[in-house]
Amino acid sequence: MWSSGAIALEKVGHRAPAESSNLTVVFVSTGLGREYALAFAERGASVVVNDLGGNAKGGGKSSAAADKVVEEIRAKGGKAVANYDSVEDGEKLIQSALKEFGRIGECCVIYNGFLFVFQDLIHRIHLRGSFLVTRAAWDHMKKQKFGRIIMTTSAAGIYGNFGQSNYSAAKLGLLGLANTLAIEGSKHNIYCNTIAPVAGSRLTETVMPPDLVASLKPEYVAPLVLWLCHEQCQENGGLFEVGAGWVGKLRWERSQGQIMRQKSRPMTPEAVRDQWDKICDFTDATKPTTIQESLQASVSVLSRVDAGGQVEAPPSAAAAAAASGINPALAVGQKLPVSTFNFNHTQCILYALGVGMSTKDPDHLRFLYEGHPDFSCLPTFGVIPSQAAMMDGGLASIPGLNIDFTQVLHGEQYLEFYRPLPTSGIFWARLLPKALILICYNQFSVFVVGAGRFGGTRTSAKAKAPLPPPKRAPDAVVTDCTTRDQAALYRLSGDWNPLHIDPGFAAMGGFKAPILHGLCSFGFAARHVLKQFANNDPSRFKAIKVRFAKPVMPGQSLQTAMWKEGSRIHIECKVKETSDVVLSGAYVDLHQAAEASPEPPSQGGRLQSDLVFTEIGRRISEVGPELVKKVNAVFGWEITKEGKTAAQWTIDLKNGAGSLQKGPYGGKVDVTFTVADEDFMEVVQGKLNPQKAFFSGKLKVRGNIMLSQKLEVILKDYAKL
Ligand SMILES: CCCCCCC[C@@H](O)CC(=O)SCCNC(=O)CCNC(=O)[C@H](O)C(C)(C)COP(=O)(O)OP(=O)(O)OC[C@H]1O[C@@H](n2cnc3c(N)ncnc32)[C@H](O)[C@@H]1OP(=O)(O)O
Repeated sequence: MWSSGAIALEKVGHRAPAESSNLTVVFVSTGLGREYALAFAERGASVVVNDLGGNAKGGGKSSAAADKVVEEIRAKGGKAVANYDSVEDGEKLIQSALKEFGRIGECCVIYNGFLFVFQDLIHRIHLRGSFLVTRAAWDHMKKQKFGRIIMTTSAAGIYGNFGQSNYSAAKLGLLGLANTLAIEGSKHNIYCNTIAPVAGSRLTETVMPPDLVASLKPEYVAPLVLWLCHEQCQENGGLFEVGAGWVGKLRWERSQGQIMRQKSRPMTPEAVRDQWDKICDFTDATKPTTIQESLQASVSVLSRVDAGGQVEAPPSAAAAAAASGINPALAVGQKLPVSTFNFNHTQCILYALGVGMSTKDPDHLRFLYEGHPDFSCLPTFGVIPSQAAMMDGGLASIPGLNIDFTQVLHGEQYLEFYRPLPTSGIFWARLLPKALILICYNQFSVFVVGAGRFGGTRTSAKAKAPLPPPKRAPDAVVTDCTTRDQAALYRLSGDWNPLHIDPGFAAMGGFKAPILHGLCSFGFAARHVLKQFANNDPSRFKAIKVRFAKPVMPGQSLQTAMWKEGSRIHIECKVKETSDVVLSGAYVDLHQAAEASPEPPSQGGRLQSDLVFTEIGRRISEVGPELVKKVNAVFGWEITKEGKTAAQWTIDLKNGAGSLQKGPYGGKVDVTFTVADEDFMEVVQGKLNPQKAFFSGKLKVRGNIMLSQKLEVILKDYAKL
């Protein structure tokens, strides 16, 4: 009779013996293997008891060990057969199971399937034997859509042990084999785990004192194996130490590490030596669990080094919080480091091209040509600085957040403006507090497909909800084509995620080809609304929300349906070729035309108050009379002693037009030129000829008259002058 110990596991799902058609192949020694064989047979499994009957040194061969266990099982009414083949003949082992218990597909594996437990056999064939037997069983498992594999490694393999080099190598090799089997098997419901047991057995009795061997009983290991083989157990790819009635799980840990290479400088051994403490510092260590997570660190280093930017390892959230004055306790609530984002008209134009703007459409020129009288930045460019903050070390630096980046999909996006975007400037981006939000506010939600199972609330009350469109025909529908290279172009705005360009990476994420950035389709839909309902006036844009419902492939056509409900424009965007809804629950909130531009942009753009020019004049007069003379000569200004320009400026804030009332040639002109600070100073100091500056593109002029008359100066960052 079986002991009542069997009941517990039956309760958690093992089938009762009469219903069971498990097939268990057990490589048996008199220790652990016997224990497994008895335990599984007790629960109705059909057991192949395999043992070459070798001794601890791998010598000898006898059928006695296997026969004894088979007898024991049969005496208690269980099903077992002995097998004496080497594991190198894995196929024979499977065949003996088939012969004894019938055709696997029909009688053995219909409900539960296979179970393999590898136990010590002969050291030199640990690895190969495990591989061969698994390979022989693999297709049967796949057919049955069920399989559980347990590899047995050893502390000697995990940690090393004096005098056991060959054994250690074979044993840790098993872990590598198990890790890959776990990945390959998972979609077929074949799970593979590894255990490192400490138990008294025929093999350990020669190296452990007898009383220790006696107390480390095999029955303290078998329950773990039974649970890992259970149909309800979802553990896959795990490594466990087990013994003396205790079970613990092991995992890899990786230090934050240190980047020692800079774009223009080679990496040297001296740099490695000097940073050794940082390399080995496990503060805020991460715990990568997949090869993608491992690779992601290198990919992010490459982009950071190539960008010529920061070469330190990303600061931990806590460190960054401390450095930025945020209470480190809040960092536990996943505050991101502060990040700065510098941009000018180049980024604005690149972004506009990335979201499908084209010179084919005359309306688009104001977003594509910095010399256009109404040159503006598309409002949805507002996502770029905060996305850069998230991508560039932001997400990766959150302690304890391990993400497989092949599985990251953008879920939703909300963007709200506090003032219109300038066409150049510096953004400081970080998560809340709200008081810091001066220009715009972004809310991202990201899906990590297949991560799940961490419980907790499914959403946050702070998340802006998607809103369904009204149930009536749309007021407008715009169809627009993305190009085959849309993602290749869009990524230049800063989302370097390989998912959008690298076929191999996309395949790891389960896609047939690289997919379009969610924020690219978002940009398409937003500008459809901008044109249709806001006359392409970016200052009318108040907020936008979208949910990314399905991926878009570059080259597909987007069809944006729009419903106007007061100042809210509901949007639904479909892929024309498939009719799949790709943006759902989306809407744009617009300012009424009259309430647009509540205040002018503080820097850049074309709205500059005459204060700016007075300030420039003051600074120039501070430098000295020589400079004043040169400026007056070059620009036709008359800088007074007080630093005021004699030219009279009027600025029409409402229409955004600056005009010179009285210039050296008199009369009213309406021109703009833009020049970077340093180039401006070169011009006024006579070092740079304005004509040359003009033709080299350093000085950009709007208008069509002589340079000396063009005197609305827009400085990139006049505060620095
Ligand atoms: C880090 C910086 C910024 C982040 C940028 C990220 C980096 C970028 O480079 C990555 C990208 O741009 S990826 C491209 C854009 N995104 C996509 O293509 C995703 C498209 N969406 C999908 O495939 C599915 O909706 C999918 C797979 C997301 C979900 O589909 P299903 O699993 O089938 O879900 P379903 O059964 O329909 O619903 C389950 C619950 O989830 C809610 N839900 C569905 N889609 C959602 C979405 N997009 N966002 C938020 N919630 C969503 C459903 O409402 C449902 O919830 P509940 O059960 O509570 O009702």
